[in-house]
Amino acid sequence: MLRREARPGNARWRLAGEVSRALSGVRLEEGGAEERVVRLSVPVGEVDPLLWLAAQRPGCRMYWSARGGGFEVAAAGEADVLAGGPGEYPAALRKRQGLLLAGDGGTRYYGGARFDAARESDSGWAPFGAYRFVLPRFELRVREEMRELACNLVLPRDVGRQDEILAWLEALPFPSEEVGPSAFPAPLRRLDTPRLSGWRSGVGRALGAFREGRMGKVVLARRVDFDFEGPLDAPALARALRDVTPGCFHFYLEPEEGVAFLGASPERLYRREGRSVTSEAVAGTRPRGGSEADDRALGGELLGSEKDREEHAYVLRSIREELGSLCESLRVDGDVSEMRLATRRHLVARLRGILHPGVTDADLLEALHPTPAVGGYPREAALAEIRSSEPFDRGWYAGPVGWIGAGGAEFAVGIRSGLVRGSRLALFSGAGIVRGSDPEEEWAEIEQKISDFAGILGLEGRDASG
Ligand SMILES: C=C(O[C@@H]1C=C(C(=O)O)C=C[C@H]1O)C(=O)O
Ligand SMILES: [Mg+2]
Repeated sequence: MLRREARPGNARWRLAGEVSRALSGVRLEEGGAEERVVRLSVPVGEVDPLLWLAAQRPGCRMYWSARGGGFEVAAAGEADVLAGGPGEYPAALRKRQGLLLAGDGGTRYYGGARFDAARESDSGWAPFGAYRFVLPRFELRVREEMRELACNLVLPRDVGRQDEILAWLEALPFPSEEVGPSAFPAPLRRLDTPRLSGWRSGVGRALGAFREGRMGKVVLARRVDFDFEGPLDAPALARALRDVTPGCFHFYLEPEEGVAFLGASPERLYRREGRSVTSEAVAGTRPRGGSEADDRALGGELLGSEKDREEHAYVLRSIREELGSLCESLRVDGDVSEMRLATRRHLVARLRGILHPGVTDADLLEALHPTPAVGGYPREAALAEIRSSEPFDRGWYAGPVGWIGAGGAEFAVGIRSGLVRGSRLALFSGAGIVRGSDPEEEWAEIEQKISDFAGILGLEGRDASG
C-alpha cells in the first residue's frame, strides 16, 4: 500500500492551491497590462509520462522526449496557442517573442511546422495547420531525477477561467496501474504512394537534373497507408515505438481527437542554450548487422561509401553555410562518424557555434529548415523538384518538431514518423538521391526506415503493391 502522500495524484491538490492563490492575487486593474505567463509546479510521484498522457482527455495532447533522456514531458490542454496559415511563420513567432520570453526559465511552447508552407495542405493534415506551438495547460515533466506536475497560466487572461481550470485540475486523471504491452488491431490493406513504377520515374527525373547540373541532391519521400480493423490507440503506439527506438527524439502531437502525428527521430535540427547552438548533419544509411562481424562490415561499408559520403557532404555544407551566417563562431566537432541506432546506422557530423547577439529561434528555423537531409541542395531547386515530383503532401513529416523557451530551444527533424487518423496510419519516409542512386536500393532503404513502425504493428511481410 502506498503512503497517501506518495500517490502521484495527490500532487493535484497542492497544485490547485497554488493556482487559486496565483489567480486570486491578480488585481483587476491589470486588465490592460501586458500578458505574462506564470508557470506553477509541484513535485509528483513516479509515473510514466506516456501512460499519464494516455489517461488524459483526447484532443490537444502532446509528448516530447529528448534524445538520450534528460527531458521528457507529456501535456494536456492549451493555455496559449500560436497557430496559423502559410506565410505567417516564422514572422508570427517573432511577433510573439515577447510573451514567449517573458515566462520564467521553465516556460516552453511545444510544436512545429509543415515541411513546406508553400505547398497546399491535404485534408488529413488540416488539424495541424501550417505551424502550431502550444503552451500546455498542464504538463507532467521528468527532468533527470526530478518529476513535476505543472500548470501554465496566462495572466491576466486566465483570471476569468479560474473555475474551469480548477475543475479540470482536480479531476486530472492519473493512471492507477502499470499496463502491459498493447495489442493493436489487425492491418487490412496497404497502399503505396508512389508505387514502385512511379518511384523509378521520380528518381530518374532527379538523376537527369543532376546530369544537367541543376541540382546536387534531392530527398524524395514515399507515403505508405495502412488501414486497420479498428481505431489505433495512438498513445500506446507512441509507447511501443519509444521502447524499440532508444537514442531518438520521441514526439507525439494530437491537435484533435483521433488525429496524431508521432515519431522517433534520430536527428536534431538544432539545440540552443542562450547563445550556444549545436546542430548536426545526418545522412547515409545502412542497417545494423545480425552478428557482430556483420555489423562491423556494414559500418565499414557505410563509412567507405562514396555515394553515402556525398549525401552527407551536402548536408554538412549547407548547415555550415546557413548556421554560419547566424554565428560569431562555428566549428565542426571531429570527423564524420557513425550514428548507431537499434536497427540502422547513419553518417553524422556535429556542429557547435555561438550565435550573434539577437538571433532568435525564428531566425534559426528559417535558416536551417529544410536541411539537405530532408530537402536537397541547392534548397530552392530541391523544393521545386519535391513539389512537382512527389504525388502527396508531406504535411508535418520532415518538418521541425520541438519546443521554444525563454533560455533555449530544441528541434528534431520530424522524420521516422506517421499520421494516425482513427483506424488509418500513414507512414512517411525519404531517401537522399544523389548521382549514382539506384531506385530499387532507395526504395528498400525507405522500407527499412519504416520497419520500426512496421514491426510493432505486424505490417512486415505485407509487400508493397508495386
Ligand atoms: C529523409 C529521411 O532520412 C534522412 C535520409 C537519410 C538517407 O537517405 O540516407 C538518412 C538520414 C536522414 O537524413 C527519412 O527517414 O525520412
Ligand atoms: Mg540514403
